[in-house]
Amino acid sequence: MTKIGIIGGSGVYDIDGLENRKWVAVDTPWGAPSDELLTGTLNGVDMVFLPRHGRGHVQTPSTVNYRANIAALKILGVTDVFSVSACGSFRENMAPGDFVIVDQFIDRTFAREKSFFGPGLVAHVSVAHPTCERLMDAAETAAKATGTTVHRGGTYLAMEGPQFSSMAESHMYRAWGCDVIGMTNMPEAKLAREAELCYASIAMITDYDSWHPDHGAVQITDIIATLNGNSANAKQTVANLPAILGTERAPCPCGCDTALEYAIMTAPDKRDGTMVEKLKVIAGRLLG
Ligand SMILES: CSC[C@H]1O[C@H](OP(=O)(O)O)[C@H](O)[C@@H]1O
Ligand SMILES: Nc1ncnc2[nH]cnc12
Repeated sequence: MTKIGIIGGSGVYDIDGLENRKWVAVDTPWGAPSDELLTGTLNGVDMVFLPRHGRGHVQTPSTVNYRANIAALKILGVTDVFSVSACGSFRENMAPGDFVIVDQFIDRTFAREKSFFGPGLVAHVSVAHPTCERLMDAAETAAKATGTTVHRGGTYLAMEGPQFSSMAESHMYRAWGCDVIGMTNMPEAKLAREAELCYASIAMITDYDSWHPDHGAVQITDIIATLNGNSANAKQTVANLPAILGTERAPCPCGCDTALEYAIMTAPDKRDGTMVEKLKVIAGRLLG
């Protein structure tokens, strides 16, 4: 059965239309997630919403407990995760107000825990294709139905922040072929893959970062103004997802939900018992 998880980014701290709404606290072996999680149903499909920065925007991009957030979604039985994020644009034709269905990432973050695995239980999953085609299809359809301009595919540069890029960095990321920039989708997407959760990212463009000769350097006031103007489209996009995905769920065609099948390297007799117990939360399918 489908259970949709929504990770709401800057400006998205709640979702509309849920029936049987209930905020629930979830503890994980990696600590507390950013906030309680909002559970309910929409169009008969179970949904779970988590505000990435917490209600009231308390967590910075570096202090978000990404492992706890993904583990909490897994614990609640989520199958498919959509991130909704604010981002800057490196492309003239990707304008503020547009949505980008991200399909690739360059991870320049450096102060975050990036894996559930570690000494005593080592695993290597592929993130060559870090986002799920089925969820990208759904996100594209859901976003287009709001009338927003939607770009299918784009490379997201994940920076550490919290400061925005210098102009030199902005030009460098453009030269690297990046399309958008944000501070949060990594390691979130990597961890979703380790947890065998399908993941897609709906990036709402709020600014041209700091490269554009006709636009001043990105300012938080401009971002907030654009976010406020687009939060209705973001919420409507989310509300469109359940009807598109439906309640019945076939195995992921691209294999996100079997990502760990051959990924665990540590020999069974060399595994650390404490690690194995912790990892059962996300890899119980393989660890028993
Ligand atoms: C509010 S501007 C910078 C902030 O917004 C984005 O957050 P999120 O991805 O959670 O929407 C960006 O990554 C920064 O964290
Ligand atoms: N220009 C930008 N850089 C990093 N994160 C952002 N979030 C929104 N706009 C951004």
